[in-house]
Amino acid sequence: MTSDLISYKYHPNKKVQIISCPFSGGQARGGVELGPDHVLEHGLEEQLASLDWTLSPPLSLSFSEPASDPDEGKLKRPLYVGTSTKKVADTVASALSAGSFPLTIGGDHSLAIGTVSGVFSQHPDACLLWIDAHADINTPQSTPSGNIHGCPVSFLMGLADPCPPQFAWVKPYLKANKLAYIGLRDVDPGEREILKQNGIAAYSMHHVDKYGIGKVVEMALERVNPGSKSPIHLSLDIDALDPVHAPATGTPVRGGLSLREACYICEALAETGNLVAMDIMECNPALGADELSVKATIAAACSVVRCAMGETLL
Ligand SMILES: NC(=[NH2+])NCCC[C@H](N)C(=O)O
Ligand SMILES: [Mn+2]
Ligand SMILES: [Mn+2]
Repeated sequence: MTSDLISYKYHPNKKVQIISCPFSGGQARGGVELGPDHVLEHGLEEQLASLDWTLSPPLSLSFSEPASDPDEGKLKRPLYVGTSTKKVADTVASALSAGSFPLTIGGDHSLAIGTVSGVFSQHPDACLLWIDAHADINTPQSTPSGNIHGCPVSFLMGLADPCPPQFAWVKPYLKANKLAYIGLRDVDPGEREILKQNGIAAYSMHHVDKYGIGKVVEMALERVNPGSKSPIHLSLDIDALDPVHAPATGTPVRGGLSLREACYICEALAETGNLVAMDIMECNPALGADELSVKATIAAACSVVRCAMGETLL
């Protein structure tokens, strides 16, 4: 492992704050709250240290489910998700203001309501790369499932109208021209409409096949970060990877990114020098068919994180 070639413009001292978020309230499947411990047990801290990052002890947030949390329209567990993601937002913001790179380990992807809010509160000019099989941009009206992990992007953009009261604290920092997706292959009808109407840069697996991953990352960055001026927040849902590489996740979708394509995305973003924060979400160790599939998923998660944090092949 080397890290000589990559420098981090916003984190020249290479301090990283791992933020463990054992949270599963944004969806129905138990086990995703075990993700952070599995990732840490796989040796992620040592791996980052060997890439010359200085680590503070990981912060492990605790989340407690309220006794009463009635649905808000179709949305399930709105209060639990709203208060938990607020806590994440505050933690990510203070890590950044203390000069550390926030690396948030989920937990389900509703947590990104917190991570993105925290990052944009410190870097309002940031752009967001969302690597996922899903667009996670359903509104409270369009959600087919009521699971808030399918909605975070709409809250971050202020598309939820009216905004559910549990998310009144979320500022609509995220503008359509600062968001790009890579890896999409399971987008709900309402989400397609939203992507189209807002002119959001969305690269599906079709585009990855057509242009190759190198060109896709280049096009995505050109759309959201022309001139390479903005800090970049990378939010990576492990289900972006093909289930062959990451089977232990709640909503797997066939036909995904190869491990190398996912690693390439992270390497290319690292190479820009503009990364300010990363999320790695949706590893669910309770869902692998066997221990090997869980191991493969966790190993894949650690691999993509290392690539974003400066690991290079040569
Ligand atoms: N973060 C995720 N894995 N999201 C899956 C979302 C699935 C579906 N689009 C929904 O809104 O329910
Ligand atoms: Mn997903
Ligand atoms: Mn997701």
